[in-house]
Amino acid sequence: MAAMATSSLRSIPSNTWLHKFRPRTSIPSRSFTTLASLSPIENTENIQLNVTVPSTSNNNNNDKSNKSFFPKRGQTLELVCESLAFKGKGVCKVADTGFVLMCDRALPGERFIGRVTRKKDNFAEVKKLKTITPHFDYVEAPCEYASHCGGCKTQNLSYEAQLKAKEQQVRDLVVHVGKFSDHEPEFAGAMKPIVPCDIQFHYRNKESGKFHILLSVSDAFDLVEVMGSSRGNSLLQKCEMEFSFGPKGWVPAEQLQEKSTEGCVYALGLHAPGFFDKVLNVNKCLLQSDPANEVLAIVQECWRDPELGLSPWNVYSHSGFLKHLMLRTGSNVETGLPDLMVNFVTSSDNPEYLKPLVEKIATIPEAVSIVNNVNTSIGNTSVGEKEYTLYGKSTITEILRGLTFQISANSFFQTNTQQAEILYKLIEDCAFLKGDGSEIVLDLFCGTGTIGLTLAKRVKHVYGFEVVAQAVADARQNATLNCINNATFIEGDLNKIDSTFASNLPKPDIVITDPNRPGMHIKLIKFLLKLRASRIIYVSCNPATCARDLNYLCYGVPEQNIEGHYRLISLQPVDMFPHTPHIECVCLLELRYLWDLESEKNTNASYEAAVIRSSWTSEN
Ligand SMILES: C[S@@+](CC[C@H](N)C(=O)[O-])C[C@H]1O[C@@H](n2cnc3c(N)ncnc32)[C@H](O)[C@@H]1O
Repeated sequence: MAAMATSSLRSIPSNTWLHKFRPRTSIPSRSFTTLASLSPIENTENIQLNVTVPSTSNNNNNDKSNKSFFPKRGQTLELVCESLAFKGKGVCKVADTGFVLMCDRALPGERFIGRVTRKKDNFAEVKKLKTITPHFDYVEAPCEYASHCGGCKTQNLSYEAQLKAKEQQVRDLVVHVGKFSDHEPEFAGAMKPIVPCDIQFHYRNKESGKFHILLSVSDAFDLVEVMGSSRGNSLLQKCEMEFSFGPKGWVPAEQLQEKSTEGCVYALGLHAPGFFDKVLNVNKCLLQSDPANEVLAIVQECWRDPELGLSPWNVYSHSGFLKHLMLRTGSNVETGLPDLMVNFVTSSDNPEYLKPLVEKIATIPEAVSIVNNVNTSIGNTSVGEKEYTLYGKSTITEILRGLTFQISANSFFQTNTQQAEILYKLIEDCAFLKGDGSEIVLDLFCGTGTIGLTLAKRVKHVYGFEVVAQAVADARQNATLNCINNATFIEGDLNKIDSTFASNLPKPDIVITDPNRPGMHIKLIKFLLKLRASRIIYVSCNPATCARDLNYLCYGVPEQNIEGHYRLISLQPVDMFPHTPHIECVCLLELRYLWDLESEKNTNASYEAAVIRSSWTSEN
């Protein structure tokens, strides 16, 4: 793949949904009440004495004496959450002005007291201080970290309510970012109900944690999950949580009052959202497999032992040895039982320091691979420049749609294998293969080749593109492992393509594109619009960038005089990650030209057929 000068990826505004709620400053506010002073309150017990109660769409504040209400930074407010926005933040609105307040961990229907932490022109961010009355669909969270860890932000929301919220978020994004009209029957037909996840805990096959130094106790910031993210290297991103590193640990405010944190010097666990240096120590995660939790427990039990001489990475001083612990669960090909890979990411090349930990972990029968990635950079990347196999194999296997896949520590693999079966079935349905072995498939962002290989036996040839060299090597190995010889995997950066990209390949009939969160680079969009493959299947773990790219593919890029050529036939959200804000989508786009021909022949037959074949039914 030829390299071109890179231009940065286009970004979408972080608050694209906001125009729906843009404040109408000219309209005077009907009502709000200032109950007391606006000074920040540190003691949450005294909150009632100091709150402002703006009139929100859901409360009945009938005081008509006040002017338009726009909160100030530091102000303490009583609010009612209306809905969940993308990324899981609760949305509260001031009724008359439409001014939006976003609050992490506020759930629909919840009445709470929050403090304004950030104020922008048309919205403010609020930190929840105290719940007054819980939300409509409250359930007890089974996880002890649920109220602090940012990973499972919605454990307190019933699963049905989580699904409803996610479905609505996708619809809103496709309408507001993608500019599809929800009044058009065509769009209404394309939007599918979300596919639920039958297993709502222990579904993750990969978790990662961080080693952190807990230096001081900070004030109460919500947490974001570091587990599940292999990243640092954004090219590897999938639907895993983003995380950062820091030497500053974090203890929730309530625990600060309850118990002394003395002696809790180091932390291995979860990061505070937006803070790379605050970490919540975690001993168990309900999203990962039992063997993975056993490993976590073993590591937690002994890694602080001074005799081992292990130290956590300090992002400020760039010192310390242990950076990440990554746990990935696959399936044993013979028994189908869990196979576990344990990956220690360290800052220096001293694998012998890990020997005592390795000996203990190796006692767990499922731990079939223990590796050490050495990453000497000062950044947070978990991909090593060097990799050592400390015990067992260097890869684990996973079984997906009847094929066996070999996965190395640094290759992307679907995090929830059970749900990936369903996702891949949907992709296969959208591909609508003729089955005569005549079609060419282009598998962009192919990772270890999984999607392309599951289709390979029914097509003429699969061409996969992927930037991570190890993933490409795994993809080739996976083709061999499954006796597939009509798949070619090519290493290259799809953000840096030029006009020669893929020019030596036959024209594909079907393009599958499965980018990571930033979506597709404009160069790739332009390539696809020029290529005009009959069908594009867009698999996305970020509905916001997906909506943007769908807009380009369907309506073009007017500012660059580029026409769109596709029609959105179906958009199927899939819940791969219950309790987290993540949403996966499978979108089917058909070349408009083909559509029009079909329409002429048989009015809406093509459309209806496509909609039927791509929609999820329980028989699937
Ligand atoms: C969401 S994963 C999809 C992987 C694969 N399709 C699957 O289902 O297992 C995205 C993949 O894109 C790769 N990737 C990210 N940025 C890339 C780029 N600029 N060029 C090529 N591949 C990239 C990542 O390494 C990762 O394997």
